[in-house]
Amino acid sequence: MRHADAPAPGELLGAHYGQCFGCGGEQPHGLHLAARAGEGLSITAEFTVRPEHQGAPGLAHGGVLATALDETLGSLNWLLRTIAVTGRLETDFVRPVPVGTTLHLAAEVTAVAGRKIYSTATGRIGAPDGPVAVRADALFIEVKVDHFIDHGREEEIQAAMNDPDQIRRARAFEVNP
Ligand SMILES: CCCCCCCCCC(=O)SCCNC(=O)CCNC(=O)[C@H](O)C(C)(C)COP(=O)(O)OP(=O)(O)OC[C@H]1O[C@@H](n2cnc3c(N)ncnc32)[C@H](O)[C@@H]1OP(=O)(O)O
Repeated sequence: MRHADAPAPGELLGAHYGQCFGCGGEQPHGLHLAARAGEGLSITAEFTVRPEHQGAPGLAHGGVLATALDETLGSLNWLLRTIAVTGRLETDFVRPVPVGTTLHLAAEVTAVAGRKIYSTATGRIGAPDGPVAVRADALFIEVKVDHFIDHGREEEIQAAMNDPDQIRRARAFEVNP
């Protein structure tokens, strides 16, 4: 079920953590992916492939495209208000994606069973109804916030906890992979 406190349909979610490679504004080489809440348990997102995202000359690296899918699928956590991490991410690369392309992503939750959240996503070239370039099916596993405290590096955890911006500090730990 969509959580009662989930962001409204159409609302931009913003970065959950400034240093996130997927969405963080403070990561110069990151994807700067922008996700927006959709209806029900769905999310849309966009990211533009830049030269620093290349694998082959002029083409996006497959791992970068998988990151875009992972980030979009992870953003579904905001709608469930559940802390969850990627356990499994199965990706189909259907078309090459040239540098300069804006990838339009759409993701939705397909099932929830206990701690397991199943979801699916597509990435389309140039427009929300453009040709499909990538697809993914994912399994996210719900975890406690302790997951990040126990496994994260002290330096970054302390920096996030000491962030003078109260909203950023809360977002980094509220619903965060
Ligand atoms: C909202 C903010 C926006 C967020 C966007 C960011 C998106 C980016 C998200 C990420 O990339 S997160 C980073 C990448 N992922 C990780 O680092 C996770 C590393 N893995 C782990 O920490 C643990 O393996 C994990 C917490 C996922 C599971 O360990 P647990 O010991 O808590 O669970 P357990 O092994 O007991 O498994 C729980 C259930 O999940 C199932 N499961 C776990 N991993 C699985 C797997 N890989 N494949 C299939 N099933 C899996 C497992 O079989 C079991 O099913 P049952 O309940 O039916 O028995």
